[in-house]
Amino acid sequence: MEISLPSICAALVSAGGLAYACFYSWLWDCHLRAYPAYRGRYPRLWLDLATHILTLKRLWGFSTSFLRKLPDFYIVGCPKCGTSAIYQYLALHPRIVEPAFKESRFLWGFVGLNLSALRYRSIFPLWWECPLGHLTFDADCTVATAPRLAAALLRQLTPKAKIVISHRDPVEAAWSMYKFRSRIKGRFDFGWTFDQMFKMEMDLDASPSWAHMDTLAASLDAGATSVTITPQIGHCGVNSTLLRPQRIADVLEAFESRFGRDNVLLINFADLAADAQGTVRRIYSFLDLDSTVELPPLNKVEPEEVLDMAVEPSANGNANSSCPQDILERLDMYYAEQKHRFAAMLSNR
Ligand SMILES: Nc1ncnc2c1ncn2[C@@H]1O[C@H](COP(=O)(O)OS(=O)(=O)O)[C@@H](OP(=O)(O)O)[C@H]1O
Repeated sequence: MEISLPSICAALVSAGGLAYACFYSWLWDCHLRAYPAYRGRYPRLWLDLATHILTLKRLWGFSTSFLRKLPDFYIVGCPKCGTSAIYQYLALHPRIVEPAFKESRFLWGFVGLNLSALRYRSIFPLWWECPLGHLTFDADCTVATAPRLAAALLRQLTPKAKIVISHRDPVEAAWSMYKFRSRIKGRFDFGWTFDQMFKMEMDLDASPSWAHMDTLAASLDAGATSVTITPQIGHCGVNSTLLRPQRIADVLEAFESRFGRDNVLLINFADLAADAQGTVRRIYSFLDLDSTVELPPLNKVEPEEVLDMAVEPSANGNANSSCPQDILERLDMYYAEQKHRFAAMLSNR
């Protein structure tokens, strides 16, 4: 066969196309492992331009991973405690460089089941985009679902990192999560009742994956530099966002014990709501950044604005409805021990 310029170009284009197709299949398979309910549901995803843009962004991140930074700090929770707002407000600082996505979902296998530093880097800025004196971060509050595994992994990857935890009454936050999750368009649990969601999480609670996560946390604490998770862990993690991530005492304990009390900042959601500017400046100071930078008015930020998802305002009753008494009592019971322990931890701080 004659080797000519056009045949070399054709071979390169075919090889590139094949590599892209393999990466595309692998990447979306990673997501589907955590959300098996979606498998086969969108057969025409190939025709969606936004999906290809996202895939190319991920591919670029992967191929340049070795040139990227790991986070300097993390917002590890709790969901529904203003984490999207904190993410946006912090990114206003000239010395903070935001990551490619608000929530990496790294812990749940969205960048593959092998949780190694090189894979994690793919989401963060290139070193020249985040030079010395600048900070980058991950704001994946879903990690609060498995705080011991998350804290052990993040400490292994970035032992000097700082941790920001926003908290709110867990009952209020869980009800907020229910209203949000049941209104996300295209989600398998769209329109579900609270009972349906509560039951699914109770069933997931019985999974042996939680004990497996603790084993992985122990191996990271003992010095492992990377661990392999199972698809079941990803499935448990991303689908248990109603109840588990509001176990605030567990979250605080897991991170404080591994990063040290001085490296963990607790933000009360009520303070954020009352004085967003003051709260953000407090976080800047905690991160050793200039806290006097000029800031625009800090308005409320809804998660759908940051997470690029569509919610149905009227699905499942009014989005602003208050929690019915029977659900309130169930949630109160579920969180009683956590609330008690957290109050004791706060009084010792
Ligand atoms: N500045 C300010 N002041 C007061 N409240 C605010 C602010 N910014 C965001 N929010 C409220 O935070 C709730 C969403 O929290 P998260 O962004 O953590 O949600 S998510 O976990 O990322 O889905 C959500 O509240 P609820 O809808 O009551 O749950 C947002 O309205």
